[in-house]
Amino acid sequence: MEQTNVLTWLASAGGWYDETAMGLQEYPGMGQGAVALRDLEEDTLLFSVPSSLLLSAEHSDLRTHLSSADWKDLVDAGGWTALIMCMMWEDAQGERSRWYGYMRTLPERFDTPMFWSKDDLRWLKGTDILSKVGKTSAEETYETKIVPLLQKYPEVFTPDSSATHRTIPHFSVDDFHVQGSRMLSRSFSVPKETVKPDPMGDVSMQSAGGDDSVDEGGAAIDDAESESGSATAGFVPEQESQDGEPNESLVEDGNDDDEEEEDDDDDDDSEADVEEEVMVPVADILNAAYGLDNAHLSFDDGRCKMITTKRIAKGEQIYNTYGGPSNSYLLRRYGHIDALPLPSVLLKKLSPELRTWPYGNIADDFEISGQDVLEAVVAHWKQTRKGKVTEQEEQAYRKTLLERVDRWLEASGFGDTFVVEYDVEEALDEMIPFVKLLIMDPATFEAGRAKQKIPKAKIEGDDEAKQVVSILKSVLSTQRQGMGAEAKAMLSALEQHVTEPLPLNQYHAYAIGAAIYRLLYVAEKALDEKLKAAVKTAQEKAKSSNSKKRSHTDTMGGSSKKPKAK
Ligand SMILES: C[S@@+](CC[C@H](N)C(=O)[O-])C[C@H]1O[C@@H](n2cnc3c(N)ncnc32)[C@H](O)[C@@H]1O
Repeated sequence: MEQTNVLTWLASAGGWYDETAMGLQEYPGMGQGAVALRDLEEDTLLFSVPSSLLLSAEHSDLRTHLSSADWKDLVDAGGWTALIMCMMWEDAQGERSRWYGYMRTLPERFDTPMFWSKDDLRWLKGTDILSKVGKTSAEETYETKIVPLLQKYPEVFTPDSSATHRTIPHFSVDDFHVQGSRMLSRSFSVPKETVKPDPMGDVSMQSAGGDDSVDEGGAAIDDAESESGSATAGFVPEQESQDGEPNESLVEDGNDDDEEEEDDDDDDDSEADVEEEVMVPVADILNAAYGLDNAHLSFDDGRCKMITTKRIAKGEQIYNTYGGPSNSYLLRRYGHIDALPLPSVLLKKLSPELRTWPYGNIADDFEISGQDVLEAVVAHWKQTRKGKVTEQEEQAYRKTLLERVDRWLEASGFGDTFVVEYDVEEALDEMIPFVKLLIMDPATFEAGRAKQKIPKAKIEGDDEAKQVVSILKSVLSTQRQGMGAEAKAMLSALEQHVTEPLPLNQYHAYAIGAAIYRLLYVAEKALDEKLKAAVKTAQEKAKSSNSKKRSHTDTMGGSSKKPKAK
């Protein structure tokens, strides 16, 4: 791929950058990144991108070449389909595109699982990544939304003769994946008003980079941030797979995208209504790593400004933040992971085996589906009946459970996917009441329904605690059994990775697998603690009620001895 310097392009296109402050450099394993060319104070403006250079569906001229009905269909196709289509079109415009100098610097290959071979995907067995890659649904979107437009407007979608900077054919399904991946790994979520103003408005260099605005910038930018409510300008973590759909909470089959989107549309305050996904040239050249961010993108006056948030010494890398997500999210969306030394307080909680490769990402997590919990409840129920259950009885029981899941979704304020993090309490606070609701006797369930209540997260009483903990531990154990390799194999391969590097995809998958084993361990320990505490409380309660009974009998002149049978 031909490399042009995106900074030079920015300056020539009406943006501004401080050429004394920031340069570009290759970083091993990261691609390009930004480097401080001199010691930088906090609050230094590094560059400024005018609104007109934000590449969004709103700003691209593609809309002017389609009928308004076709444009509306494209936008209504959901999420990011319109943006991806615009990116394909702008790329094919070659020199005629406003973003030519930017587009030609963007990557064509990615390390995200979307591009892994079938063999490599096997490394991810047991993680929740496989179900979220979204390749099939992206291809369906391509076939149903993109291909009809390509056929209807052949002239609009003929690449310009100057668009020779690409190896992948323009407008092909591979192009759709490439632009989708560019979007996933580099886009920003910005307040809609940022892209609404006339894109051909004031883009003069002075207005983009005037130093006057820099000194006051801090305050003005803070204001802009608090008004927008979300102008962190990080790569917004809520959005997911490449099929043009945000993947927020999981609905039963996990594929009901249309339904989810209709829900989004109905919600006036939804993020989709106030935020727009855009490409912010140059801002997307910054890498990120957990806790290392030292610069931040803000929106002020219709311009995006990258400003340092700390002092940065000459020669150091300038990092943005991607929001500090888990490795499984990073891999899915960006194709890399953070493997940093884990804090000793966490390592101490782990078994010696799980500490052998002491790296990872403290934001790591894994998901447990409500369906897995439900299956464990069914297995537990069968066990209590010693397996003597007819198919009909099982069906009837499952039906009852599904009604309870509905009740949970209505009344709990939680979803039916549970995210287990190192701070495991939050997940347990959701999973425990969920299990309690599923296993409670019908009368208690009906009474709770009448009072609009769901069970508390605390497990009380010996028997309840034992049942809940046993069910949840079996969920964890199923997760463990579903992993592609044993913890020991993963961790020793990771340990040796320094001297005998694993293939990159395997390394990424194993680091994520190791984190799942660690999270399972932490969750199991927490459940054991809860069980211990519940049993102890139950015993103490029983003791105190016995002694109350005894003292009552004593004061009534009775005896604690069993009366002799007459
Ligand atoms: C926003 S772009 C940053 C610019 C990119 N390095 C480039 O050369 O164009 C995000 C991509 O940079 C890479 N990247 C960012 N941070 C990284 C990190 N901490 N470790 C490895 N790769 C990283 C990943 O490939 C990611 O998809």
